[in-house]
Amino acid sequence: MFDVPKIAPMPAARVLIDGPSELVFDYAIPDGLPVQPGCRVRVPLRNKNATGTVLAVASDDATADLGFALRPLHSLTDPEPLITPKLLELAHWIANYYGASIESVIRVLVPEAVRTEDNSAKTRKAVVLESPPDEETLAQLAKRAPKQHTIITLLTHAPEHKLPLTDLGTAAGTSVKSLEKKGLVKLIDQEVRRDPEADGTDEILPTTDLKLSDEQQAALTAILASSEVGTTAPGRPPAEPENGPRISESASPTPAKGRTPPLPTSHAAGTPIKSGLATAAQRPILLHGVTGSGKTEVYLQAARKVLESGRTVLVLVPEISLTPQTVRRFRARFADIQDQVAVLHSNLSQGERFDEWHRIRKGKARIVIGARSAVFAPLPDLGLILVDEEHENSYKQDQIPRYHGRDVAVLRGHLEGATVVLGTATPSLESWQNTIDGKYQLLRLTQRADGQSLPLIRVIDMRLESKKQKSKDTFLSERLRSAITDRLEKNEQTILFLNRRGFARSLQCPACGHVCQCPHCALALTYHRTDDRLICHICGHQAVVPRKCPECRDPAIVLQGFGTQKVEDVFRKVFPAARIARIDADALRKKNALRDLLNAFRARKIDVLIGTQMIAKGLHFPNVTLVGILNADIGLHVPDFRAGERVFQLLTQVAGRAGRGSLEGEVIVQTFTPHSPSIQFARHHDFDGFAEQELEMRRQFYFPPFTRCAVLTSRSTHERRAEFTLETLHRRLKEDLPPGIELGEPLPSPLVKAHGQFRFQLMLRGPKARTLTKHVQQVLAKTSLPEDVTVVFDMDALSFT
Ligand SMILES: Nc1ncnc2c1ncn2[C@@H]1O[C@H](COP(=O)(O)OP(=O)(O)OP(=O)(O)O)[C@@H](O)[C@H]1O
Ligand SMILES: [Zn+2]
Repeated sequence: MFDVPKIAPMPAARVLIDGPSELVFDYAIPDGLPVQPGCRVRVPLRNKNATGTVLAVASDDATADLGFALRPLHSLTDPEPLITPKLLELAHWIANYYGASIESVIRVLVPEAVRTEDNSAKTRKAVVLESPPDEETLAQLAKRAPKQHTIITLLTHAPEHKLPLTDLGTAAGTSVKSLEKKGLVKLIDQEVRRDPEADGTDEILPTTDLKLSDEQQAALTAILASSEVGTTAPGRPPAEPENGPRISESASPTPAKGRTPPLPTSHAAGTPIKSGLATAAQRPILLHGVTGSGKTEVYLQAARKVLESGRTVLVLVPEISLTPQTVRRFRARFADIQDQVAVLHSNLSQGERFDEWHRIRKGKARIVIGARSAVFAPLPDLGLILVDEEHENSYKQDQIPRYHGRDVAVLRGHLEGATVVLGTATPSLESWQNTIDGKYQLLRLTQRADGQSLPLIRVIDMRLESKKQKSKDTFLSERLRSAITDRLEKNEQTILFLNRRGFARSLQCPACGHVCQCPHCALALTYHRTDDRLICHICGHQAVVPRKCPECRDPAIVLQGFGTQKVEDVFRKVFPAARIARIDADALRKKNALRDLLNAFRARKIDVLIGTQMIAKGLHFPNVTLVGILNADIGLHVPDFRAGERVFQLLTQVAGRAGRGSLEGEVIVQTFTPHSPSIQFARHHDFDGFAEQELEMRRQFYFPPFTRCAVLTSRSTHERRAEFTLETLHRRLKEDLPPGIELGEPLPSPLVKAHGQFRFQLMLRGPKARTLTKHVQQVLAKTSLPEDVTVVFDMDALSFT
């Protein structure tokens, strides 16, 4: 036995070092320094200094038997923890649940702008024109240093001949230096108030509370009753959402990597979460309100009440740029406290982000509106979290950490004692099943707020239409054509919706609508051009491509698909006098293009708006009386068990854009499969009916919400290596597979090659997310991957491409 040297015990901190390499080290805490989990610290690292975040703190006796002395950390960069204990606990939970490193989670939790010390300066570099150069110098610059010439030109036209350095582009630094040497410009530190909204948002007229309908009032009362509980009974038993995050196990910090020995840590947040039955008032709330039922009005009034009670409010929207109207309505309603409203969006500069973040943390901004990552906004005294359009896929982050914003919101609400309201006209089946199981409380708005009825939905059978028009790729039925003509005559507006989900193609017969499906999985088979085969992306079942339709023997069985551009061209020919505009990703490259287009549409300068998924969201145009859905089928036959759910959601949401004013709305749905349940239930505005039959299918085929589902993907520019890696992982996952887990076969992804990389994937299913994640993490930890292969694990995957 060795003699362990005696060392005076000292409290220690486990520190995650800033930077790309995820280093975690333990440091001793110097006497009296108030270091807590979540604090930012300066530490010695080899011969240098570094900054980092304290993940956990251990008491003196924890270091007593280490056998060596830890280096002490230097100092605190901030007197208070930047991350509250609750948020740190949330971070650990996310890391464990989604199988991500704690560093990757901290990175989204505390944005880079906040971690970088430079941004803390309330000044920023600005460039001023010192002496305007003479003609000759200018001409020389133009020839020899075009960049410098541009800068001079910009400054000449700028107010006070001054511009922030950042406005000159990222590479401007050296050019400015040369100009400074020549004595032409000067760099100064400029005091600035960075107001992210300062640039050109339209004027917003303040609004006041509307008188609520009985249903709205009942919903508001229930929400407020729930948040009341939050304020008076902090120690209440927690809710336990499932099929969202399961929060019965306490989050434990991930072990430190590298040379650090295990260190017993006091748990970040103190109290471990225990499971317990929730009472009605504490459960997350699902607000199911039909389109136009006035959910937003309920959010607004609930938010006001919670703010008045002294607590803060977080509003999550699927995507800021696609939900401009929701944001506008919040701004308008809270116009009196405009300086307490923070809108977080991806266009914020680093400096703006830094300012907003600290405004929020200090309690100056008390209502925060933002997309997914705003779920981490450091609001103190959080009272209410509103998740608008909770069914939207964009809440799932498609990069590490692959968290779901809605599920994290539910967990955060639980940790902070805040009421969580998930609002939607088309609940995700996960949330819906939670209301059936009594885990979420269900509130309903069944009527449109303006007293209008839901629009009439007509389904057009395109099989008959293509016979009538003797064309295989027709996408304008006679019915839709005459309806549009009618609207043009009456000076009413039309939205045409093109469903373009899924590049993966299914085989569909234009004569009978038959779609080739997997006999084992109830999913459309995907056509693989490379080997001319149909493949099931769940079980691997393969079939030859039929030369005739297996159903009706028609040889015309074809691959479907057409784009918005082509549709626009055709419509311009058919309706030469109409003012037509197109909204899709291509058309929106330019900054503010979406806003300008929507404004023009609102001002009735556009008759027909053609678009993709984008126009399905939250838009409200009173003069739109016709909505056409050109190809309701396409999303239906992608290799994804949620395909039917997505189509139902899309049809319902798109249809919801019609007839929102005093005029009645009509919806025309063109489809090759008019009898598919998604289309029929959407047509009858029957969410309950849809959910019932869809849940039955999910139960039968063992899909979420009755199981957890994860996808493991390997990618490489080298096809064989990607495939081989996944096969190896598959083999290892199969060895001592925990009971209850179903391991799918390794297969080429539906999107076989993307960004030059070949992709292979396998699906895992099981009753518990944690068990799944842990098993995969363990296998990954002991498998050394080839350098040119990337492996991605996606828990609760929403995308199977
Ligand atoms: N109590 C009310 N009295 C009168 N009008 C109302 C009331 N509540 C809402 N409205 C109006 O009804 C319209 C639809 O409401 P809102 O947009 O809030 O519905 P929503 O449920 O959020 O719709 P969607 O989910 O389709 O976006 C809006 O113009 C809103 O101003
Ligand atoms: Zn199958």
